[in-house]
Amino acid sequence: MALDVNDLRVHYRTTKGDVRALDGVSFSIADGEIVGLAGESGCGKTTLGKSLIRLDGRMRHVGGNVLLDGDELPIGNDRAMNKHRFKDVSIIPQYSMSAMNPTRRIGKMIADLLRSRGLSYRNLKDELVHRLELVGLPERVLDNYPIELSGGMKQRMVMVLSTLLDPSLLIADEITSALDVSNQKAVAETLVRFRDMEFVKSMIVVTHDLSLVYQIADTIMIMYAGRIVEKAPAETIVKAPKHPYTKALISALPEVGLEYGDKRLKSIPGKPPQLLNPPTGCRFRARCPLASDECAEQPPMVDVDGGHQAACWKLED
Ligand SMILES: Nc1ncnc2c1ncn2[C@@H]1O[C@H](COP(=O)(O)OP(=O)(O)OP(=O)(O)O)[C@@H](O)[C@H]1O
Repeated sequence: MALDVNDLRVHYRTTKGDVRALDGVSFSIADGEIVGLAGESGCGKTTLGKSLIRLDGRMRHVGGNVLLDGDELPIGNDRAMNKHRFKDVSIIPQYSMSAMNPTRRIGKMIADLLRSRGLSYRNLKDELVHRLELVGLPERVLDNYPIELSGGMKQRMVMVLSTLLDPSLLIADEITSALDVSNQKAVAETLVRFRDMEFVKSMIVVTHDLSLVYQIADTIMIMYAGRIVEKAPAETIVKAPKHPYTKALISALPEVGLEYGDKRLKSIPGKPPQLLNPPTGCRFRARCPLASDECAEQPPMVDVDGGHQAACWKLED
């Protein structure tokens, strides 16, 4: 198993108290598996991605653990995580394309980055050029400034860079949302190719775009209010979802290519609970058409079928 996350709890410290952004998250990812992570805004997707590589200043690891290839990642210890970042676990963060330094040539920027990690640009350059060419970027882009590249080219550049050391796990956070449809497709296909070529062993693809991730992910996980509520093969999530929340999410997709984004889900009223003081029991129950008294207790994640799990008391309804 490439990744094993057990009862992970990560909170944000605020003046009003702890925001329980990850409140008991458990899942595994197999070698070679691409997992799509979806759910409404604020459910904890970005927090989960960041927790596996770098907690920001306000994030606190309050419980649970993460095993990568059988070894525990010291996620709560920023310094100890340093040796794993980029090498074992890498991330393409949200908005990474626009985070490139506009005044530095791309090759120089990459050399700086590698140096800051104790790596030699000279030693890695041949492999870098080879991989750039694989994604349709000629060597001369290293002499360009970021502004001279299109959005799609920049995104492919960031993808090559973040996987250059063949990390075991890659987290891709909303990497297609700023691109037009043809570039989205190219970026999604590149992710699959990188997995197939074993540049990266397994992947978590955080997205608002279920229809896109459906095309590339082996498995889709659905989050709601700081917890995973359903996990299944991509086809099963889209065609035969079990959890009432997943059903609502899928039915809110009017046609392929449209994102559910921040739009209120049409088929269910209300909005997700605050994570400062989340309700007890099933977090979806205030919006759930099937809710009853038993939902006051938190439903466990149970096996529905091979590779299909869901956390709901009403799976038979
Ligand atoms: N710095 C912060 N301080 C306090 N709370 C935060 C902070 N960052 C995120 N949160 C809260 O943590 C929860 C999870 O946020 P997160 O950004 O992980 O969700 P998300 O599913 O990635 O959302 P989106 O799809 O909009 O990116 C939300 O309730 C959010 O308000």
